[in-house]
Amino acid sequence: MASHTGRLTLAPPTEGAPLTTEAPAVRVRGLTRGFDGRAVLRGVELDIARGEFVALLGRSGSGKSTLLRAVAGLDHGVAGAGDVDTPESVSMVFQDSRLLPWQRVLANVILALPGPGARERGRAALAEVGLEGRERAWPHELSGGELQRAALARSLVREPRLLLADEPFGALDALTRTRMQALLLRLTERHRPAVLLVTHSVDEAIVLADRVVVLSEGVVAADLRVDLAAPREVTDPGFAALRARLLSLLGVDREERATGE
Ligand SMILES: Nc1ncnc2c1ncn2[C@@H]1O[C@H](COP(=O)(O)OP(=O)(O)OP(=O)(O)O)[C@@H](O)[C@H]1O
Repeated sequence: MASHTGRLTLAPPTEGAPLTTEAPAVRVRGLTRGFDGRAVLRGVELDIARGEFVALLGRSGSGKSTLLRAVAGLDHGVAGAGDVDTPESVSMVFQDSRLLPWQRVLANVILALPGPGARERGRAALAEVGLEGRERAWPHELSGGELQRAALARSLVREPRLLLADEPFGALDALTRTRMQALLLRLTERHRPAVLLVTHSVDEAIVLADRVVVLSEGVVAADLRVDLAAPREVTDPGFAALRARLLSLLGVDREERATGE
């Protein structure tokens, strides 16, 4: 495990913690972060088991990206304390693909994959995300959905133990987003990384995650296991009940729901 701020002793399981005695892939303890003297995270506690998919919800500005960056170890210089343990191999995907515009798609996918066999693995990863035949395309020749497919291929080609995703489908149209969710589900079921996905969409969280964590007032305010059979349908009464509970935890009232906020 990589430890950003020191080793930890095993703590007793917290509510909603993974149902396993195996050491978790991610362990966050007492995490605080703040900007300009204002606390954003005030003692976040979070475990993610190996291969577990956790979605992170919270109102805008609640600190979801701040938490994700802290888990990624990408927040040097930000004031705070606490302990974060993660696996050594971590990949991250963002709302934009972050492909290098001057490299072809295949070269982008294998950028962080040195050694013999990289091109073959890159080709296989592109085929897995449905981009067979687009290896020599330039990023500007791909659609928004295709760019995110390439970003997923690039993040999974290294077989990371942890995938961090910050609103990866936030800029896509509804139909493309639904298809990308199905793709992400297939990919994570096959490769089994632990996943921490930041999303604004309650439905996306319920469709994809094993657990949904709600961040509020700088702490984990709720940690709910999603016990719904696959494929998860929005028409399922269990789905609707969980959605209502999460919306209420997020403080979204009936009027806002009616207007689609
Ligand atoms: N680099 C920074 N400098 C100053 N303030 C910051 C910085 N990064 C984040 N913040 C502040 O910290 C708070 C949490 O931001 P963060 O981006 O983590 O929230 P979020 O839950 O991801 O929001 P959103 O859902 O709108 O993306 C916000 O008030 C934001 O303005």
